[in-house]
Amino acid sequence: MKNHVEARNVVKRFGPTTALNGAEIAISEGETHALVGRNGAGKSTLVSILTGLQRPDEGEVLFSGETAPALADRDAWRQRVACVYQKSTIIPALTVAENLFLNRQTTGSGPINWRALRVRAGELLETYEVDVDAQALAGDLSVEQRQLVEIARALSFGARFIILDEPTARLDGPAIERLFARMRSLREQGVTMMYISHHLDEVYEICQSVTVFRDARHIVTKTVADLPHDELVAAMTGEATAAYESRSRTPGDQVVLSGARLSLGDRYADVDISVKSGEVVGLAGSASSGKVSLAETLVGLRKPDSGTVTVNGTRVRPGDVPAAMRAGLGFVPEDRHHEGFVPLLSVGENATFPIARKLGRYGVVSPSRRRAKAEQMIKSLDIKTEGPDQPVADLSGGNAQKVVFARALVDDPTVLVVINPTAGVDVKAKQALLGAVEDAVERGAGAVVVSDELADLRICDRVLVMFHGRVVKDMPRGWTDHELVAVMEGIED
Ligand SMILES: Nc1ncnc2c1ncn2[C@@H]1O[C@H](COP(=O)(O)OP(=O)(O)OP(=O)(O)O)[C@@H](O)[C@H]1O
Repeated sequence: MKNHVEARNVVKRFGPTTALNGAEIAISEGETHALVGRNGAGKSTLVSILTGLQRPDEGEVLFSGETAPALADRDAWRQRVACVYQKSTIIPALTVAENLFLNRQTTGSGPINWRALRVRAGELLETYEVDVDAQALAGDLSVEQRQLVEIARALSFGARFIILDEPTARLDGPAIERLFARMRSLREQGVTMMYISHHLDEVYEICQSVTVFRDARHIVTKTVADLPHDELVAAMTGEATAAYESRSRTPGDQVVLSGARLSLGDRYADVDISVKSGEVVGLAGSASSGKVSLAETLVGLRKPDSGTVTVNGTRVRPGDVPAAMRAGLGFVPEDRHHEGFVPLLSVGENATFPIARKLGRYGVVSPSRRRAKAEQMIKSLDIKTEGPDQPVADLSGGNAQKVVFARALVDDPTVLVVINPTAGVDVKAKQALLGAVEDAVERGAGAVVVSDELADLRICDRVLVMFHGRVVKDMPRGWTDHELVAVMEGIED
């Protein structure tokens, strides 16, 4: 079969880091091709080169055997390739129609005809079977709807090659199934796709071939049928990796976190939750279950309409994150780009932020002590960085997530609340992060793990399942995937 897309011998350096070192990929026409690798392996860098956002230092990119357009010729690139990123490129303050026709509102010169634009947008959404109102504000769309708008926009430029960069990271189970159905139908229409994911089961479900990158290099390309799971993981990590075994423990008696009669709008109602020292409590449920809003209330990111939150014996003012942190809370938010880190600050500054108060006298942090603590976190969480002084903005997605994790753990919290803690994190790093939660709990902390990943919930002593804003079941260890999913989807109570 003909190659639709090819990258040959690509080298890309960022200062002292070589992100791609003679890397290559060849994607056949009409296939869905997975690109996998550990955090920092060079996947996103390849995406930026395949979409014409960055120029390789060496090597070349070909589309259907022809040399890629000049970097400045954006239209030519848009006709060849589009990428649906984890982080949206849609502008929230504009309508869907405006987003679809951004920079191409009119065919000639002259004023924009808004009515015509709406009609064209409506037609385009209909053509690609996207059930979204063209006049809706893009900021009001769900992650799923936003991705569909981005795919429709890409196809409307004539692109027959779409890159999906961790598209399922913020979708729940049913939304993932709908995305896969859409991908299958695109494939039937001859669209070629490159699929990046840390969920290896998805690779087997939706892709025909897979390429593995490790340490900036191409390691192997095979059909998925010829590369069993163990061998795939070994190609990614360079070694055989055993599955994570969660540890057993006996929780203490002391309650370290409690929420009583919490209610918030239409998100959740009348929820009680209590976590003991030495205990991990899971929160599971679909996207509309209210689990994330509840966790955000526990850490102070949201203010409930009623109810109380107590952290480590202190009743915390609702909606006050610093107060919760002072009481002994560490947390990993859902959206690391908004609440997780300050991109322009260094790895060290971000990771040690909660202890700024403790490290130095009179509020002044001694740089050497901060550095030592940061280096310790970099080592224990295996963060791939040049060092504590590198800005977090330069890190790969998964490594930035580890910095957020470091911040949550650095002050030995009594209570740890983590929301989708392993999002975007590679198969081996996931184990390190789950291990870090279990370590903290063994030191006496209590933890809440909110996750769409059943593997994350396996470390929990019990899982509270939420459905439409209420806790419907408290499941002790020992559940099967099938049992948990049935309760999450409201099929069984
Ligand atoms: N703008 C930049 N400045 C400095 N270093 C960078 C920059 N962009 C990427 N890097 C470095 O290049 C390497 C490859 O990063 P890349 O984002 O391509 O990894 P990835 O495979 O996409 O990882 P992840 O799975 O975590 O998303 C990393 O070490 C990263 O820190």
